[in-house]
Amino acid sequence: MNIQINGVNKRYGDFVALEDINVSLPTGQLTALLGPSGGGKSTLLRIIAGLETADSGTVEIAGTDATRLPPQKRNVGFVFQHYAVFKHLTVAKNVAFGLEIRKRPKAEVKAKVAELLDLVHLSQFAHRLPSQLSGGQRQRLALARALAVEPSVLLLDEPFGALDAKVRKELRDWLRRLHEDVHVTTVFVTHDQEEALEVADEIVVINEGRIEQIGTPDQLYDEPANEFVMGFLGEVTRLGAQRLRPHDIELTVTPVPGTYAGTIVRALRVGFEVRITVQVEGQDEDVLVVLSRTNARALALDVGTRVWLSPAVGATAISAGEIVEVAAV
Ligand SMILES: Nc1ncnc2c1ncn2[C@@H]1O[C@H](COP(=O)(O)OP(=O)(O)OP(=O)(O)O)[C@@H](O)[C@H]1O
Repeated sequence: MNIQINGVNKRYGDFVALEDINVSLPTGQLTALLGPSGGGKSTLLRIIAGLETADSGTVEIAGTDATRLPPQKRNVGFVFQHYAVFKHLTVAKNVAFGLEIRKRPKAEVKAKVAELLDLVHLSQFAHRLPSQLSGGQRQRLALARALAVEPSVLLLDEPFGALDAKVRKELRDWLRRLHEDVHVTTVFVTHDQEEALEVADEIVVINEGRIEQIGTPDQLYDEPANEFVMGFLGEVTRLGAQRLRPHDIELTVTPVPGTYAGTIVRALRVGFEVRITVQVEGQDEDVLVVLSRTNARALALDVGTRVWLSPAVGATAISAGEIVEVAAV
């Protein structure tokens, strides 16, 4: 079911939480609302859910004006960070709950619960209590519960927020695969750019109550609309008058005319990449260059090595406050 948000504004007293928000989310799409804390992501999600009302503007779900509909009439399922599962009910009973209050036939409930537990890989824990599950398993339970009533829209507010990095990564992959299987229109809130880039079909970048950019992960990364989006979606370092991504800097160990000469002051290996800090002559701020390990090893880079830096041709850069593409000289 598609979601259409038109001209939504929301204030809390004098504070503008959302200003003129217009977004169109096609059926079956997995969308991330991404932005810094306090930017208005959760407020927008709550307005879509019907848990909050906009001061002006409209929300359409599946072509119907839902602006004044209560949450239970919107056919949306939601999962919030501090998920509420019933502590005294088993995993299976938690998933069955929404179906039982809708008075679905017993056999249907049983089949549906089995199918959902299989989907979220919790079948072997059906008879456990939520307190006997790990944090990641509880999140998957919360998702199974939300999916049980077959919502046309699934809304997730920082669904993996409270979990450690490894579990978050597993759940991300799992959410992506689940979405490929079930294809329910999904909107999730995150302040983690990596999570958004990895999972979403489309990202809506929200900052200070306004939309900065809407696009696919590639579009936002390769063609950021402005300095804010570029900085928020990845690291940015300064080389001369340009600011660009650390992996978009070419590094040589032999002098090249017209490039920036400097000395390596730090080299840090992080997984498959090497993060190199270079003190460039005539520039106060150090430059960060990211290379693959193979590359760094081939160049025999170490602290004290003399290097020459230049922006890679075709790289996205910020020059005099404008987003530009680095041209060949
Ligand atoms: N009920 C409320 N009353 C007053 N101010 C509110 C209320 N709810 C939210 N706000 C304010 O509106 C702004 C946007 O909040 P919101 O929760 O939408 O941000 P967010 O982008 O989701 O941030 P976070 O990632 O920290 O959850 C914040 O500055 C917040 O303090």
